[in-house]
Amino acid sequence: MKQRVVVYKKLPDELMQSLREEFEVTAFDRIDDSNRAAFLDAIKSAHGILGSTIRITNEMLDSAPDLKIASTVSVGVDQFDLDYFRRRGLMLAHTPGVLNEATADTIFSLILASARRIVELAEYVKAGKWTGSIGEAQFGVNVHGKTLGMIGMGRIGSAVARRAHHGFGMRILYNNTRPNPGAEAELKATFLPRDELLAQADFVCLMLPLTSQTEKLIGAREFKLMKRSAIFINASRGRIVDEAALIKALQEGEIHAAGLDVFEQEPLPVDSPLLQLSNVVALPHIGSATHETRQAMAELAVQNLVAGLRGQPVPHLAV
Ligand SMILES: NC(=O)C1=CN([C@@H]2O[C@H](COP(=O)(O)OP(=O)(O)OC[C@H]3O[C@@H](n4cnc5c(N)ncnc54)[C@H](O)[C@@H]3O)[C@@H](O)[C@H]2O)C=CC1
Ligand SMILES: O=C(O)C(=O)CO
Repeated sequence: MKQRVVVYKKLPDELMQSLREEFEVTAFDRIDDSNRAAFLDAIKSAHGILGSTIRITNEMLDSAPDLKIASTVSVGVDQFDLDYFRRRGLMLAHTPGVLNEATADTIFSLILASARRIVELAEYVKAGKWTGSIGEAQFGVNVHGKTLGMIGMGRIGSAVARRAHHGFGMRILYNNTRPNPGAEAELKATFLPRDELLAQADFVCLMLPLTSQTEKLIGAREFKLMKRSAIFINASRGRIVDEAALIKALQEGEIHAAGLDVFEQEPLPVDSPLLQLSNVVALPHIGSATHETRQAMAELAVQNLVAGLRGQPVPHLAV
């Protein structure tokens, strides 16, 4: 009898086809109110599940006695309770590495867009307000030669710092769970305690996972430590930041601007004060969202799932 798989994200046709050849597949392009009950029902008999975005609760997993592996189409695994997986001996696979460069490109777009006010000034042109040569009121600030403070110097943080060092002649400061000798050698990056990094950086950029230790790591106290000219960039997870404190820091001029790809609540509510601030660039969680990278992530997630269900070594296990 074929093992049963539940896919809860739209996958490229050829990957769905290959899964259907080997497994009995129940597929949902996305989960919403119209199909949530059917999804919860399908999970109950699944041996493997594959998807992204939605939170997979322990209650859902409890209902699936045959489950062996969950394969997420993301590098982040904060939508799962990792301790539950360990306790139950379940495998949790993810997609590190293949999205480093696309995500670092997004982060650099946020750095440039925030510093040079790209979104605000593009809207100014479209609104027909460009009626004479621009003046100081529209000037931005330099990126090249400035100091980048990376909090989280792992796979993606290093890819961001490489762009900053080699492409923009930036000085790199970083804080990480442990020193990163590769970044120190290649990028002349300097490890600093978090508070010192916050005080010295022109651009403070978060690139670390959301865990119980990193939730609300950056709040009112940390924004006060930053320079008033600092630009804050977050494309890791919204809940690493106290969003109310970020809004206050921006409104009160404690920091200069922010570039954000992630938010406490996603999609960002339309009445969020962040959307009223001209010094905020807000993106809809597009870090890895290129055709090539999403294809590579989907392929890796399928490889992980198939290996797990065949009893072979899984290329990328988070647990
Ligand atoms: N916006 C988006 O679309 C994307 C967001 N992400 C997010 O980025 C995160 C990082 O991804 P990778 O670079 O692949 O992970 P990684 O594991 O290679 O790097 C994370 C780094 O954060 C450091 N870290 C952990 N806790 C820390 C703390 N309290 N203080 C300082 N450093 C700490 C670790 O030492 C590690 O070097 C993911 O977990 C995910 O949440 C990843 C891809 C795309
Ligand atoms: O991979 C992740 O963790 C994302 O946030 C989206 O690519």
